[in-house]
Amino acid sequence: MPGRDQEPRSYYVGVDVGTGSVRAALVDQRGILLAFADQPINQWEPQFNHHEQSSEDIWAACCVVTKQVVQGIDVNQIRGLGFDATCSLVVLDKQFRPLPVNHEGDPHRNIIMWLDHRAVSQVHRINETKHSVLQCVGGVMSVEMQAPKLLWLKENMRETCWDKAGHFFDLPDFLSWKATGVSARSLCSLVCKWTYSAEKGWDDSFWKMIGLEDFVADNYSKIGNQVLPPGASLGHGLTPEAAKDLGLPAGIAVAASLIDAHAGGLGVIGADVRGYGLACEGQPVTSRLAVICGTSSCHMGISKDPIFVPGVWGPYFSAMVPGFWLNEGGQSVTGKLIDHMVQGHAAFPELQAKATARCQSVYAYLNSHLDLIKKARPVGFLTVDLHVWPDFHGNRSPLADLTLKGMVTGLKLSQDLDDLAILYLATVQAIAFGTRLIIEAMEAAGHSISTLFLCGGLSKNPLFVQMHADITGMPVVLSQEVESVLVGAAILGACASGDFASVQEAMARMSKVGKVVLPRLEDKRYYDKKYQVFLKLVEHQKEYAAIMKGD
Ligand SMILES: Nc1ncnc2c1ncn2[C@@H]1O[C@H](COP(=O)(O)OP(=O)(O)O)[C@@H](O)[C@H]1O
Ligand SMILES: O=C(CO)[C@H](O)[C@H](O)COP(=O)(O)O
Repeated sequence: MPGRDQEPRSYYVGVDVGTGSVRAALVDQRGILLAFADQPINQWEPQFNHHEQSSEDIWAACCVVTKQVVQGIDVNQIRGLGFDATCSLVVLDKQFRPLPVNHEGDPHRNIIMWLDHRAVSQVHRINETKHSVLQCVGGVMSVEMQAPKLLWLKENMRETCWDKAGHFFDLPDFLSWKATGVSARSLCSLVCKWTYSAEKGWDDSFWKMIGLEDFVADNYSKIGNQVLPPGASLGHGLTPEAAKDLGLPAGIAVAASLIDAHAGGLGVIGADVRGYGLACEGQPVTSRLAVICGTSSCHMGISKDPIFVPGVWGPYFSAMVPGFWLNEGGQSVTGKLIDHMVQGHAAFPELQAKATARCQSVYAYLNSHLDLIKKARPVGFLTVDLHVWPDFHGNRSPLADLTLKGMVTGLKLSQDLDDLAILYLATVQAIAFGTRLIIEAMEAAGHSISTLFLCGGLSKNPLFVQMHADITGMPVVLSQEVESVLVGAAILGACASGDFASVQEAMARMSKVGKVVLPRLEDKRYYDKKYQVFLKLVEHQKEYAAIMKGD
């Protein structure tokens, strides 16, 4: 009998649409990534807190990268296709053509991105209703969810957008519709971002109460009245038109999609950890927390029974791993914050020139620069008098306060490369302290987490990974495949093809441990003190706001 390695290869294509780029991978049935391609996508910020994209631009990028990863292989071995994407809102008219979401009327910009904060007044009013659906989003709805954005469109673009709109899609569902012509929505997007309940369906009273009774009247046809579990096979598979666009055979299985963070969760959380000496070995999968770190970071914890964590989204049933409840903590900007701090510093041009001369990324250069200046002490100790509060775009979890701002304390007159490197380090540490705060909130509510599984662009940064281990005191597992979000998307394609009986089976076969990073427990006292300062920062920020509000 041939060994596993001689098994005929089945291939799956995963497509991951992040905030900044679209990525595709060709993955085999063992979860090995055989080809990878990526392509940046356009983003518009026509005014502060308005962030828009184009669904046509994104689909075109999906086609470019997919064609690249299947070049030179026998496409008949491709068994399935899976998409994941950010939870952005796509608006189409009744003929499925893009509709502008801006007053300039630019039809290319038909997506209100997840990080768009235009609907502040709308979300405030939604939260004032105290409707029971809010219990399943941590008690407070985020401005980044779809209901406030829909209400904004109705209140601000009634004639040019709202009245003409025929279809509102979450981006992952738009992609599966483009590929198959099937407009069924994934349970993942509807439950996590649209207040749909896996058990009870839509709640008419919520939509009526917030002024969007229109959806109830037409039986939710514009936002989805056919719902499928992630990984379910859609319609008759890939349409001939989409097959031509993507360079794939018509009719291959296409899966109901996932939001990108959830695909990352599938890509990492089910790995076989035997032999690594981890606390989660032999323990239920609920002791693992997947942290997907890209433009934002998402903290995905699962449980057998629903757990209500104030300020943390969920509990959502079967929205990531079937049969499990999901809680999703998050930080709205992490990769974006690091980029912002580094690129905005006076020494950035010098950094760029030096990194280019060494053929390194600016982050690799900064990490080695920190190693040079740390002398005999651990690198993390360079920030003894520099502290950052990272909520430059509000706090998603666990404070659920979009009015919070970023803070830096300990600035000096110097603006040289040392100064930039230390500010970068303090920012990375602040993000890790934010993760610690989220974990503490989840544990206080009933989760029991022992091990972190990191993926996403920031997991390629060894300093970011080590700081997460040191500051949370937990081991961090990195996957064998760096692009684990794409493994998650391919798992969806594999499930849709019928090659695996369940998502759990596909996860166990296709996600694998690559490396374990242990916390430096000898530095714990230092980080505990910095954490105390971290908590004081937000306390003080609230005090400042109260002083300024007073007479
Ligand atoms: N090789 C790298 N080293 C360090 N940081 C990286 C690297 N690649 C990406 N990043 C960081 O990851 C972030 C983007 O992650 P990514 O997962 O690509 O984002 P998204 O899915 O939101 O498009 C960037 O903001 C950057 O800070
Ligand atoms: O809300 C989210 C997931 O529920 C994500 O933050 C959003 O989808 C953006 O992801 P990324 O930072 O990878 O671009």
